[in-house]
Amino acid sequence: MQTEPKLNELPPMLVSSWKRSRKWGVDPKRVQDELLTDGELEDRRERMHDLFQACAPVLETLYTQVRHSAFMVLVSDRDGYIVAKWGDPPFTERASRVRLDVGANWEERVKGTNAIGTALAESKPITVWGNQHYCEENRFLTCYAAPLYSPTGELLGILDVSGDARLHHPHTLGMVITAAQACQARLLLHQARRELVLHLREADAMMESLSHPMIAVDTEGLITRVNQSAARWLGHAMEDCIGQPLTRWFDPDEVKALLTSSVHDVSVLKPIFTDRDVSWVAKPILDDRKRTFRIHLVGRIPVNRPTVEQTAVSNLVIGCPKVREVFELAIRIAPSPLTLLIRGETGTGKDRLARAVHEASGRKGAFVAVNCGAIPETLVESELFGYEKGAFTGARKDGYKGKFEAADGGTLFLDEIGDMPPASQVALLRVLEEKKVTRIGSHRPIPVDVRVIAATHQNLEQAVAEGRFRADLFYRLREMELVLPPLRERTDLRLLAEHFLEKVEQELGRAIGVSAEVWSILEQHDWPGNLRELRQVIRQSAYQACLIRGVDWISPQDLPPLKREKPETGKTVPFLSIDDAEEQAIAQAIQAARGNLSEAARLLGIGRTTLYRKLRKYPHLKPTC
Ligand SMILES: Nc1ncnc2c1ncn2[C@@H]1O[C@H](COP(=O)(O)OP(=O)(O)OP(=O)(O)O)[C@@H](O)[C@H]1O
Repeated sequence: MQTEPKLNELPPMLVSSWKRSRKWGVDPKRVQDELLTDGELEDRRERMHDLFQACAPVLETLYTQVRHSAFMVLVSDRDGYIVAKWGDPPFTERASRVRLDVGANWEERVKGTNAIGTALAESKPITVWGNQHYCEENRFLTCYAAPLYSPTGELLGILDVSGDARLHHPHTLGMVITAAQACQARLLLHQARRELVLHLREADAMMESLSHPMIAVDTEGLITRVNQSAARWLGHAMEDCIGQPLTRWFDPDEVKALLTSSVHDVSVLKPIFTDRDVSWVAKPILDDRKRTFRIHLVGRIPVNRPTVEQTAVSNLVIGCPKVREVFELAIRIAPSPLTLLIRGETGTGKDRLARAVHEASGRKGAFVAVNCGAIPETLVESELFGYEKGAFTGARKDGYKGKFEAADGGTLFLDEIGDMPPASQVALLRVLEEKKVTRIGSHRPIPVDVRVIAATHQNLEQAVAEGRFRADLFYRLREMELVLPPLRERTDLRLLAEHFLEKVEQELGRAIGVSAEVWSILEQHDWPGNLRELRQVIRQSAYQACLIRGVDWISPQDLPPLKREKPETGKTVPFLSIDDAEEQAIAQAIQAARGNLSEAARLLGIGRTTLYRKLRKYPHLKPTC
């Protein structure tokens, strides 16, 4: 045991400390230790979690320098409680006997002069060696301590190296001070990183709160971030958009010019297809050396934007790879003069695809759509080719310019081509071959430059085999064939449903949620009416939830009865032929709509013309008026 030093032999900082220890009434011969319970220790450690996380490498390095020696590394909190230690027996065992261990308090008021307590009291680095310790039992120690500060200068605790007094070396304090400074630097880095993450989260939240679509790209033109609205516009899930080249959606020449430009100004980018109505404004984001490091694109939706139905290809959801392939092919061949045949079940988007092709074709003339199934057989030719005045009884006085002439320089979309009467098929083939129309009642052929796109949901090969459709016309129309998959085969049902929901939200002026149960019901349904049926179901449910139940959340009870569920496997379902089921559904809809066929078609989720066509199969269902 070392003898007590005379006060005038101590360094001045320790003189003050000894005086304070006396004032505290610390008994140098019998220490009254203050120990934490396990729970309290855990709480105090938790409060210093950031420090341990950020400074672990520094503390480990410090420990490797004293490993297997009669020294140990300790960290106390700012109240003097030791919360962590790194050391090896037998020295740690000896240290434990004087409570130089986790959970013990080493403030001066408990332990008298000691490195941890005095460094805390003075807020300065300090060495306390041998008999400089106030309490006798601690005089076998030599301790070097330095305060640990946060990046903003707040005292967090003490870093201490303690060892056997016989191995004292004055340079050890320098090592501890350096380690404490390294800890502060690492804390600064840690905090900056965390702030960056929070900043990014905040930026994400801000991007999300924008109703405008927003895309960020790097200097290679690859997408780095999108918000939900942009993901919908791009037709992919958000995570699938990341890393995609911008040139998939925007004019490659314009994108290249944007990326290579040294003028850091805003510019406007043109999308290749989809929503031409949204103008995309690109703004470079510069780094501290004024070089472009990101480009932000914001889609501006005009205030007086026409509705979805009015614009040609606005707001298409193309999140399914199969559908995207079809659209990509369609856009590639759009400028060619090839005649297209679009096939797909009713409501799969054939009309929308035809309009997209027209938009991308660069043809200056109009897009004219004709539903061949909706025109009475006797009027098909006059509708398509026009007639001269007085050509037949009931004809208009001034004659009539047919759809071919109306589409001159543009595109003629012949929907439901399978319903075209055989006589008209011959006339159509002639016009396609000769590129001239002759109005009924005239002998003067008029040259027309029309791109024809035909569409059908029918099996035309079978119609050809049965003699209902001319083989030569079939092949003439099918110079290029595009097949749209039915909704049940699409992988973007959810995106489509959200898209339709957004439209209803705009109508109702409120945000509407959808329960997980509803999503699973929608995903299970077979969707015979395809996109049109899905849109109808979403609309009806949203109105039911908001206006009838007064809630902003669609639950299963808001769903209208769905027409045909996928049968559960293993269960027997009562057998009903498809025709019987169709007939039954039409009869029910007409009854529910009290004979109003437009309303009945709406209930069925099919177009009015599709209903008229189906009624030809079931003439007894036609309402009499
Ligand atoms: N990709 C899409 N994204 C969003 N809505 C779509 C998409 N494709 C189609 N729709 C919508 O689905 C509905 C049906 O589409 P469309 O009329 O083009 O189908 P169709 O196959 O031509 O139908 P029909 O066979 O009855 O003539 C329309 O309301 C259309 O706006």
